[in-house]
Amino acid sequence: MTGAGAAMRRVLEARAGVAPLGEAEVDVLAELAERVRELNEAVVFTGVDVDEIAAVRDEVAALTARLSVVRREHPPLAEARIGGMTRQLASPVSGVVNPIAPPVHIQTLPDGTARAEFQIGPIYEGPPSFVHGGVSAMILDQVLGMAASANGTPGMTATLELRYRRPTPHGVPLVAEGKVTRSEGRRTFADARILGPDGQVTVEATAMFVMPMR
Ligand SMILES: CCCCCCCCCCCCCC(=O)SCCNC(=O)CCNC(=O)[C@H](O)C(C)(C)COP(=O)(O)OP(=O)(O)OC[C@H]1O[C@@H](n2cnc3c(N)ncnc32)[C@H](O)[C@@H]1OP(=O)(O)O
Repeated sequence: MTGAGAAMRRVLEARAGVAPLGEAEVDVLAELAERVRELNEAVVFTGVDVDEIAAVRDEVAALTARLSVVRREHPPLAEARIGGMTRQLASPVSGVVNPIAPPVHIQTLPDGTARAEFQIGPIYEGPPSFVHGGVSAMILDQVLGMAASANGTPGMTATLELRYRRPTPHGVPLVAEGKVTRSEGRRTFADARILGPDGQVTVEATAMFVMPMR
């Protein structure tokens, strides 16, 4: 089987000739994604009657058909911002044009820390009133991966270890932050955590990233 490195290189080559989205297109797609996030929550929480649900179902199907008239082969890319890392528009964690992303806006600070201030909606609930543990893991993986990239040593997540110290509440301001601790050859190690509104750590994570060769 071909390794991850070769597979990613093939996709990157195929995308090389594709023009990145302009700012106006990114902005309008991001607004559409935000409306769809609101729709997602409305679907989960709606209390309207069955006939109204069926009518909305048909309208949504018609809107999906309109968007699908022209379909890109790969998720869109944005023009790189000056001084910033390439934005992952379609990331399921931080992608502004991806409606399944919360989204978590992750910034990289001059000292190499990847940091996000964010809020998670109730549709990401696991235990009643708390964030699903897999969602916390997803956010921490992304923060750790961004820290590895900011360090100049990006890679694939090879290991991800989590400690759930206390439940993470949803619907309140949270912080996620991570930083590289060391790098050896193709391997990069990083630590991250999620902090609740009281500043207490709710989840801790340690990861190893490997830059694939094959
Ligand atoms: C890459 C670019 C990414 C850009 C990111 C933008 C930011 C976005 C952030 C996104 C964040 C989300 C990111 C995601 O979602 S990444 C998606 C989730 N992760 C994966 O799918 C990874 C799947 N695994 C692989 O592709 C390969 O196994 C990798 C690439 C990991 C290594 O396969 P490769 O054939 O290339 O390497 P190697 O086998 O020669 O090993 C090399 C060295 O590493 C050591 N080793 C390997 N694995 C393990 C392990 N599990 N525990 C301990 N050690 C391990 C190994 O002993 C050796 O060490 P040494 O003997 O040399 O001392």
